[in-house]
Amino acid sequence: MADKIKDAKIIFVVGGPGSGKGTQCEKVVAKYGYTHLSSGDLLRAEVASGSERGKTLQAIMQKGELVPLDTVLDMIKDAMIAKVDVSKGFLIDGYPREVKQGEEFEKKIGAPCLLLYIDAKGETMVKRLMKRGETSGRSDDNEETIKKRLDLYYKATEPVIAFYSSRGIVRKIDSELPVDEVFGHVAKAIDGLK
Ligand SMILES: Nc1ncnc2c1ncn2[C@H]1C[C@H](O)[C@@H](COP(=O)(O)OP(=O)(O)O)O1
Ligand SMILES: [Mg+2]
Repeated sequence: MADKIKDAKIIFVVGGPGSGKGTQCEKVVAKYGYTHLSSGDLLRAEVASGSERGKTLQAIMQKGELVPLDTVLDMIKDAMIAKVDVSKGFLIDGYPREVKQGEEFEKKIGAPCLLLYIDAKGETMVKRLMKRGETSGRSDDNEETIKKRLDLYYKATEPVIAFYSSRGIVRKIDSELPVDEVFGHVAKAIDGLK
């Protein structure tokens, strides 16, 4: 099973909160049949289940902080194992959030063949998240938590991009453009994979 996952195409989708990761991943799923795993969605599902673990997670996410590394990684791995026979590849959305998470992922699961860096300006991300917050029901889509999430993104996650750039697998995508144009660039990056 572990070998099968190693042979699957793994794409990291990295970008700030509200940059458009989820939006682009949905379109990749529709066009390429990849499996989309959003670490945030997996964690929110755990919260919604009402489990003890979910309650602890909820408190951390509400503060805009990162949940323990092993928790997220186990959830991603379980979700990948469940899909490995029917999936052409995996979009790992919102992970790694810090360099250490990337290193652990590679130890326990496998190496990414591509990192899509979904790039938007800070002010754009705030605007999109405030708008999303009107309907998302996400308790972290409020002004105070958004600011903390952005700070953490710049501090912890941007180094992830530098880390993988040195391997030559980063494709920077301008996410200020309209959704379909952004997707044009995403598709080009995926078509370039062997
Ligand atoms: N290129 C784009 N132009 C305009 N709005 C966009 C956009 N990409 C995403 N959005 C909107 C959709 C959502 O309401 C909000 C956040 O997008 P998202 O895909 O949920 O971001 P993320 O998953 O990176 O947090 O911004
Ligand atoms: Mg998302």
